[in-house]
Amino acid sequence: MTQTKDQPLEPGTPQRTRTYTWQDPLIGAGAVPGLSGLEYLRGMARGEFPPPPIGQTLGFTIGSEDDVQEGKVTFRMRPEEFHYNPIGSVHGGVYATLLDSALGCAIQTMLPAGVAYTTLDLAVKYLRPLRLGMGEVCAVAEVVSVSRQVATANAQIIDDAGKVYATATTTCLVMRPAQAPRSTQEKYP
Ligand SMILES: CC(C)(COP(=O)(O)OP(=O)(O)OC[C@H]1O[C@@H](n2cnc3c(N)ncnc32)[C@H](O)[C@@H]1OP(=O)(O)O)[C@@H](O)C(=O)NCCC(=O)NCCSC(=O)Cc1ccccc1
Repeated sequence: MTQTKDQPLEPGTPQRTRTYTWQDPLIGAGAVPGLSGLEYLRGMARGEFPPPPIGQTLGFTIGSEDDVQEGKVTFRMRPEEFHYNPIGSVHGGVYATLLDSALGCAIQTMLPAGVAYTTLDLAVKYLRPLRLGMGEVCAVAEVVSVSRQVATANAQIIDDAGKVYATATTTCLVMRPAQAPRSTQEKYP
C-alpha cells in the first residue's frame, strides 16, 4: 500500500540514524589560487586540506595520493543504504555526484595555479544497479582534452573485478585569469 503523510509508518518500523562530520570547505578553497590543481588535490589526498563536505555526505573519498595522477583521478565509494532510491537501488543522483566529482578533479589536475573551472555538462549512462553489500566501487576519470576555455573527460564506475556500472562524459568551462570573473557574484562575460 502507498505510504502517505496521513498514514504513518507501522509502530516498530526500524529507523536508521546516521551522523557525520565535515570541515569548513573554504579552508581548502582558500589555498586553491596559489597551487596547481595537481598540487591541491594531492595535498587533499595527504590530508593537508579538508575533503569536500559532499564527500562526507555521500561517503566517497580519494583513497590515497596514488589516486591523483596528472589527467586521471579515482574516487572510492561503498554503496550504502542511505544512498537508496525508493525502488531498491542506489539513487541515480549518487552515481552522478560521484562521477561529476571524479571528472572535475581529473580536469583540475591539468590546470595551473590561478585557473578555475566549473562543470558545464554531465552525461551519465546507468548500466548496472549499485547495491548494498557489493563492496567498494571506484569512479575512474580521465581527461580527453583541455583547451583555452573548454576541457572534456570520460569516467566509469567499476567494481574490483572491472565490471562497469556507469559511464559518463563531461564538459567543463576553464576560466583563465584574464577571463575569470573576480568573484562568484560577478557574471562571466
Ligand atoms: C536494467 C537496465 C536498465 C537494462 O539492462 P538490460 O539492457 O536489460 O541488460 P541485461 O539484462 O544484460 O542486464 C545488465 C545489467 O542490468 C542489471 N539488471 C538487468 N535486469 C535487472 C533486473 N530485472 N533487476 C535488477 N537488475 C537488473 C543487472 O545488474 C545486469 O548486470 P549483469 O550483466 O547481470 O552483471 C540496466 O542497464 C540497469 O540496471 N542499469 C542501472 C539503472 C540504475 O541503477 N539507475 C539508477 C537508479 S534509478 C533512480 O535512482 C531514479 C529514481 C529516483 C527516485 C525515485 C525513483 C527512481
